[in-house]
Amino acid sequence: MDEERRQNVAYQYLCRLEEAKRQEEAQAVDQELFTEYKFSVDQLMELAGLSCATAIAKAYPLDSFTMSPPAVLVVCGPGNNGGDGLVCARHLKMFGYHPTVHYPKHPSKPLFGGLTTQCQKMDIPFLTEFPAEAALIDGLYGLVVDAIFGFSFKGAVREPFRSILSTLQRVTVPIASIDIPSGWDVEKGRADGLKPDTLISLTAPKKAAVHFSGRYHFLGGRFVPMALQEKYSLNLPPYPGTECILQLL
Ligand SMILES: NC(=O)C1=CN([C@@H]2O[C@H](COP(=O)(O)OP(=O)(O)OC[C@H]3O[C@@H](n4cnc5c(N)ncnc54)[C@H](OP(=O)(O)O)[C@@H]3O)[C@@H](O)[C@H]2O)[C@H](O)CC1
Ligand SMILES: [K+]
Repeated sequence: MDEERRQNVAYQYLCRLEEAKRQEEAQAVDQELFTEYKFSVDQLMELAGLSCATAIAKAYPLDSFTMSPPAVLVVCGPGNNGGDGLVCARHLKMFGYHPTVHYPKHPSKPLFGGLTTQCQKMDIPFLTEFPAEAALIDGLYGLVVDAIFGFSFKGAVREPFRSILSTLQRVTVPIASIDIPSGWDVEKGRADGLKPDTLISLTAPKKAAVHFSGRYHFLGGRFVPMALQEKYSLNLPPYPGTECILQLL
């Protein structure tokens, strides 16, 4: 398929975002990948995190950073969205960026311990305190990756993430959100919440994606077998060639 036609298909898909997945459907696809298709979480997380780093490198190439080195703050939450963030940080480092991670709530599972060690051994610094002032973040980093909450987020945001999100709402550097802008209702969005510049939807956009008003929207997580895509009527647009991301916007 030629580039123009492919772009057109992606655009048409975006216009039909009412097909986007509801929270329970997204969780059901996820569960079926693990239980029926026997994927392991770390396999899919690696592909998800690699998609995110690839999308970031496309939207914010190294030479677009006005600061040297090209510093990126990756904020990770307590679930698998946070795990995607740790994988993304590792690949960003491989791509030549200088990521710093803030990971305030470490789950005790070996998966997250392993991902943390991998980052530490690659000299990725971990911030113990989150900068209280948005201006500090603006001065030190050229981009923030939001890997705080994904499709299992529910209810009012609890600490420490409430304060973190309130600071992130005031930063002026671009924010790239993994799967869902953190703090948004997975289906209804949140008008007064984060306003990311980039959204990287994993597997399929969730309903809240219709409220995304940033510049770039990517689809990543190219790992859903066709039978599962059909079962859940994902109707995903075709990814170009061998690429792990598709730019929707
Ligand atoms: N198939 C795929 O597309 C894959 C997606 N992946 C990524 O995984 C996330 C979903 O991961 P999950 O672990 O299910 O959930 P979250 O990361 O969204 O977050 C769960 C944790 O968040 C805490 N939480 C929930 N609500 C709140 C709140 N209001 N305030 C504070 N904390 C909250 C929750 O804490 P509890 O104490 O309630 O348990 C959880 O700890 C998906 O979006 C993708 O990014 C995978 O990488 C695999 C493939
Ligand atoms: K997120």
